[in-house]
Amino acid sequence: MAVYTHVPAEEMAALLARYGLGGLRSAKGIAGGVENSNYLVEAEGGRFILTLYEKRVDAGDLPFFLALLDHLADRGLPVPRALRDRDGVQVQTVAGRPACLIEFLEGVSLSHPTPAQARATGEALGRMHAALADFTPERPNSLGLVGWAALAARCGAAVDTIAPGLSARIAEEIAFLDAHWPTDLPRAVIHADLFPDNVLMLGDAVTGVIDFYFACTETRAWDLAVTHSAWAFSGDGADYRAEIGDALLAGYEATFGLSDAERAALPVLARGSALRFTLTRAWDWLNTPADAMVTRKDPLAYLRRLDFYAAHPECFPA
Ligand SMILES: Nc1ncnc2c1ncn2[C@@H]1O[C@H](COP(=O)(O)OP(=O)(O)O)[C@@H](O)[C@H]1O
Ligand SMILES: N[C@@H](CCOP(=O)(O)O)C(=O)O
Repeated sequence: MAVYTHVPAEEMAALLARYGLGGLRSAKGIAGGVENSNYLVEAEGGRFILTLYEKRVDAGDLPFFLALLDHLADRGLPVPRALRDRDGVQVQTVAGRPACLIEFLEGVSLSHPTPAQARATGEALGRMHAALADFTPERPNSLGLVGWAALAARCGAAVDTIAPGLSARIAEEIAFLDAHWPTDLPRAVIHADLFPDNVLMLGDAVTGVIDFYFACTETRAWDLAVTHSAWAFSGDGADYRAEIGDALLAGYEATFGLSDAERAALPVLARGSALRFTLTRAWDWLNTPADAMVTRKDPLAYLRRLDFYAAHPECFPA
C-alpha cells in the first residue's frame, strides 16, 4: 500500500466537479508503488487514477512528465494522459500535494513474466524510444552516476545496519563505475523505471506503461539495462532468468536496436542500474516514516543483482 497523504471524500468530490466528471462513487488507496500516493477513483463519468506526488517528485518537473505522456499517447503508445479540468489545467493541489487525475488503463502487472511477455515489454520499450526521437524537452537525471555518489554519502554508514559492509561495497562499485562508465553513447529521454509493476499487460500484450516519474535525459541504452535488471531476476535477485533477459533484449532489438558500442556497454550499464536501485531502496529503507502505508522494498534484492552482473558480464549476448 502506498498512501502517504489521505484525501477526504469531500475534497475528492470537489476535484471531480472541476473536471465535470459527475459524482464520486468510490475512492480506494492503491497497494502498489512506493513513491507517490495513488487512489483508484470511480466517478459517474468513469474510472480514474488520482496521483498525489510525494517527496521524490519535484512539482517543477510535472510539466516535463505530462508533456512526455502526451507526446507518447499522441503517437499511439499505451500510456495514460493526465486529464485537463474545465479550465484546461492538468496539475491540481489536493490535500496540500500537487496532484493529477490520470486515465485508467486496463491490464495487470506481472510477478512472474513469461519469455513472451518479456519480449513484448522489450518491443514496447523499443517503440517508446522510437517515438521519443523527436521529443525535445530535457530533464537531468538526478539518479545517474553523479547522483549515486551523493545519495551514498547521504546514506552514509547507516546502510551497514541493512547488511554488514554494505557501505564499503557501495563505495567500491561507485569507484568502478566512475572509471568505466561509457560517456559517448546516444542520449535521449528514457523511462528509467520500467519494472514489471510499471507495465500493465493482458495476456502477452502490453496494455499500459505507467510511472514516468523517473523519466530523464540519459544514455538511452541504460533504459534497457534498467529494464533487464528489473525483469530478468527473481524478485529477491537470487536467481537470474536468462530466458527472460534474452527475450527482453530480443524484443528491443526487434523494434529499435542497439549499436555495437551500446551492446558492449550493457554489462557496465546494468551494474549502474543495480547500484542505483540498491541506493534508493537503502535510503527508503532507512527513512520511510513509521506511519506511512507503504511496503518497503528490499535493497539487498538489488545488491544481489549487482553481484551477479559483476560476476557474469557474459549474460549479455555479444
Ligand atoms: N494509469 C493507470 N492505470 C491503471 N492502474 C494504474 C495507473 N497508474 C497507476 N496504477 C496502479 O497504481 C499502482 C501504483 O502506481 P505507480 O505509478 O507505480 O506508483 P508510484 O508513483 O508510487 O511508483 C500501479 O502498480 C498500478 O497498479
Ligand atoms: N521501481 C523502483 C523504484 C520504486 O518505484 P515504485 O514504482 O515502486 O514507486 C524499485 O522497485 O526500487
